[in-house]
Formats: sequence, structure tokens, C-alpha cells
Amino acid sequence: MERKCYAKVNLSLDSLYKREDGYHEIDSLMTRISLYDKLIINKNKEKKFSYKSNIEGICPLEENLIYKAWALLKDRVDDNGVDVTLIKNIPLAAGLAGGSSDAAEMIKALNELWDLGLSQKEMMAYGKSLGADLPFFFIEENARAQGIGEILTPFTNKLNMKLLLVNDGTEISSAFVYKRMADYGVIDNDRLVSKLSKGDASAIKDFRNVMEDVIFDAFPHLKEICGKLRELGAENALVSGSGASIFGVFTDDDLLDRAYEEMKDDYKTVLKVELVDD
Ligand SMILES: C[C@@](CO)(OP(=O)(O)O)[C@H](O)COP(=O)(O)OP(=O)(O)OC[C@H]1O[C@@H](n2ccc(N)nc2=O)[C@H](O)[C@@H]1O
Ligand SMILES: Nc1ncnc2c1ncn2[C@@H]1O[C@H](COP(=O)(O)OP(=O)(O)O)[C@@H](O)[C@H]1O
Repeated sequence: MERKCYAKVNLSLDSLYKREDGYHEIDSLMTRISLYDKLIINKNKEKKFSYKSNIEGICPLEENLIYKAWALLKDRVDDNGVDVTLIKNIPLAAGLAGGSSDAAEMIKALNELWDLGLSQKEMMAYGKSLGADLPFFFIEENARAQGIGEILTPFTNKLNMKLLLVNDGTEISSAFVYKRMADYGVIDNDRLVSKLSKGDASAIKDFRNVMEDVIFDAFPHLKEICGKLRELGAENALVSGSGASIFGVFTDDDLLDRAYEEMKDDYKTVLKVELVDD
């Protein structure tokens, strides 16, 4: 069985306040992009999890979210052995939720492979126990994420945008940023959702990520990438999630192509991507 594990970007990301349990209430518009890891999963007869990948040392196996997803479900069946191959294309600790997407697809795959009959709601609950970003990947639509990321409301986007994704190899953990966050609550996501559903292009200028205050303070060079994208014709440029990936938003293909040519040799990863759920 083969599955595509799409990356996400946050078109807008607001953090409202820190809760008693240490997590932050957020309000974010999330969308999947045409950059994906590939998971190849086959049953084996050894009742074991065997793993290989095109990249070494993401983290110890027991900490890999794919392994954790398997460990959550393995006692539901007798023949629980699987051979898993991960083709990693999504940059690490990049605000693109690659690990979360891998784990969500692993849960969906095991549900099918082992005929577990789990509902979307049950899979989302398993997902949430592994990370706040996981539930989004069970929706398979653009969604507004609230709560800690698990309250999901699909939205429609009629805007034809393409993104130039830039990652210079900087890795930032979500915990690093959340620890330094102030209270915000400044983004009008109701208005943004309404504009996107009507195809009103003025929405693009309203995209915002409140984590940028913390991120640019600690990693000022990332702000320069946003500036460069704007200079090259992006209608907006912002950090995705807790970073360190930056995306420029384009509605003109020629400008996008030109910006790609200008930037492609200057950073570790420069990719033209589309939104997959529109
Ligand atoms: C910032 C966001 C925006 O989509 O994405 P990334 O940039 O990581 O992709 C997410 O909120 C990241 O979610 P995720 O990375 O799954 O978080 P978890 O593994 O559950 O938690 C990692 C750390 O972030 C903090 N955290 C996470 C989510 C949240 N709503 N409030 C928090 O304070 C937790 O306290 C923990 O210390
Ligand atoms: N399958 C996986 N892919 C990527 N990272 C993983 C995976 N499993 C666990 N991790 C750990 O989670 C960290 C952040 O995950 P990732 O999804 O790449 O970043 P982000 O949360 O910023 O989008 C990684 O640095 C790694 O230590």
C-alpha cells in the first residue's frame, strides 16, 4: 500500500492564549500543498515494525511519529507486522507538519490494511494523542483549525494562488516558538474565510502569522527571504507555522516563474507548489 503524505501551510495563524495544560488556543487557516512524503506499507509475517527511509537519522525509531502511530494500533490485531518505507521530501522541523502528515497517513493506512473499521472521529482522536497538527490531515480539505488544532471547520477557497516555498535548512521546533509567544487574537479569520469563499483576492494581503515576531527575533535572516519574495512580485510572503519555511503567494504565473529562477540556487529548498484541496 502506498500513501502520499502532503505538507501543509498556515495561510493565517493566530495564537489566542496559553491554557492551563500549557498548550495554546490557536485560530489558523490550514491548507495542504503539492509537496509530499511517500509511505510504502506492506504486511510482514514477523509481527514486527521494520523501517527504512531515504534519509537517515530523522530521530530515534521509537520517537518517529510513524512508529508511534503503529504502536498505538498494534494491539488491535494479531498479525501486526509491517514493513514501512518512508521517502522523505518535506524539509524537517519546517512548519510544514511533515511528521504529522506521515503519522496521520500511517493511521489511515493501518485502518485499511487491518480492516479496523475506525471512524474519522476515532482516527482523529488517535492522531491528536500524537500531536496537535495531526487531526487536520484526516479532514482532507482546507480547514480552519481552532482549539489546539483539533477543532476543524472546512472552508472553500476560490482564489487561484500558487506558492513559492523557500526553506534554507533552518530547523525550528514548535515548542521553541510557543514558549516565547505572547497573547494575540488579532486576525479576523471569519472575514478571511468569507473572502476566500468568494475568490476575493484582497484576502491575500490579510494572510498573517503572529509567530513571526518570535521567529524573526531569533532568526532575522528569515525576514530577508520574505522581503526578497515580495520584491520579486509575491503578493504576500510569510512563515508557515512555527517555521522555518517561508512561502510567497503568487497569482501571476510569469512572476512566480521569474521569482523561482531568481531564488532557486540561493537556498536549500525552493519549490513552486499548488494548493491540493481547491
Ligand atoms: C505551530 C503549528 C501550527 O500548525 O505547526 P508547525 O509549525 O509545528 O508545523 C502547530 O500548532 C504545532 O503543532 P504540533 O507540532 O503538532 O504540536 P505538538 O507536537 O502537539 O506540541 C509541540 C509543542 O508545541 C506546543 N503547542 C502545540 C500546539 C498548540 N496549539 N499549543 C502549544 O503550545 C506544545 O506545548 C508542545 O510543547
Ligand atoms: N516521520 C517524521 N518525519 C519528520 N519528523 C519526525 C517524524 N517523526 C518524528 N519526527 C520529529 O519531529 C520533529 C518535527 O517534525 P516536522 O513534522 O518535520 O516539523 P514541523 O512540526 O515543524 O512541521 C522532527 O525534527 C523530528 O525530530
